[in-house]
Amino acid sequence: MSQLKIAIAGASGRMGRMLIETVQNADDAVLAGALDVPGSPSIGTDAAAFLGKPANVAIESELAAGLANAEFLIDFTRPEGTLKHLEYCAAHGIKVIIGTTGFDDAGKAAIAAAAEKTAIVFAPNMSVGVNVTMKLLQMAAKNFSHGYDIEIIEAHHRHKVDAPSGTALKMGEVIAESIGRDLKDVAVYAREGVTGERDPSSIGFATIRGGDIVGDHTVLFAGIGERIEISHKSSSRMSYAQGSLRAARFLADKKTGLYDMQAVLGL
Ligand SMILES: NC(=O)C1=CN([C@@H]2O[C@H](COP(=O)(O)OP(=O)(O)OC[C@H]3O[C@@H](n4cnc5c(N)ncnc54)[C@H](OP(=O)(O)O)[C@@H]3O)[C@@H](O)[C@H]2O)C=CC1
Ligand SMILES: O=C(O)C1=N[C@H](C(=O)O)C[C@H](O)C1
Repeated sequence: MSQLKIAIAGASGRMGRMLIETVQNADDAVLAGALDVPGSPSIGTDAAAFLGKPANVAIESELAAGLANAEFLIDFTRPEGTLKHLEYCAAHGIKVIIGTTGFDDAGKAAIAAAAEKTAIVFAPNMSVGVNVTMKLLQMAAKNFSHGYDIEIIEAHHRHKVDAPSGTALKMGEVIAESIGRDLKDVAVYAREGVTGERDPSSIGFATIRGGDIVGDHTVLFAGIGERIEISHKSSSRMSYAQGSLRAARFLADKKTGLYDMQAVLGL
């Protein structure tokens, strides 16, 4: 069996380390490279040193060195980093799994353009649970489109830099699309002071940041006399890493194209 040669960007980050551990434990994958930002104290150290079992792969800051042996790059970094990595990967036929969140419209357009040159999975949440929850939300939203106020509440650890989470935004898009609204027109991201009554067509977002919360998402459909909540709670980053590995397996026979986790999971 040939092994998937996978490089990891953001190798010393929370997700980077979880991904390295997951690749190291997989029978069908091998760690083929590791990247981090120039100046990071991790540069030059073994990518799996934190596991107590070296991988004989040094963390590099130069893309040519970090990606020399890779067929796939799994990237959970920051939008500016991902876009730089993606340009290199598209030029060198390296397939990319993008978990980074917080892209603006121009960033998303750059990802779509790169998918004409290489194969990409791009999803704000790689877990099976969240992606199945998206399906539940589609069904619920169709039935609660009138008479129920829709609010999305998310909670994450104190280090998260973007808000609302990519997953919350995706949930908003999925819900809006399934009831014929455009999230850009109906999203309410903050409320303060005298806001007036709630617009019934709006989709509200609330963000909580604190401690070590891995990632919680709840969609509330609030009606008169009843309310329905659909929640997903992550207690470990393992599910994101396992999903990313499934995404790499899915891309193995693809040359180009932009895919999401619904496609990977066949949902
Ligand atoms: N799709 C999904 O399933 C999930 C997505 N995420 C997303 O993944 C991203 C990373 O999350 P997390 O691991 O918690 O974050 P961390 O901050 O722990 O890790 C980010 C890593 O990327 C590096 N980095 C920062 N800026 C750049 C850059 N410009 N170029 C290259 N590398 C850079 C950091 O280096 P340094 O520390 O030296 O700055 C660090 O190694 C976030 O966008 C998050 O929302 C997270 C979990 C699941
Ligand atoms: O930053 C995180 O931690 C997470 N980010 C993703 C997001 O923004 O949706 C996915 C998950 O919720 C964890």
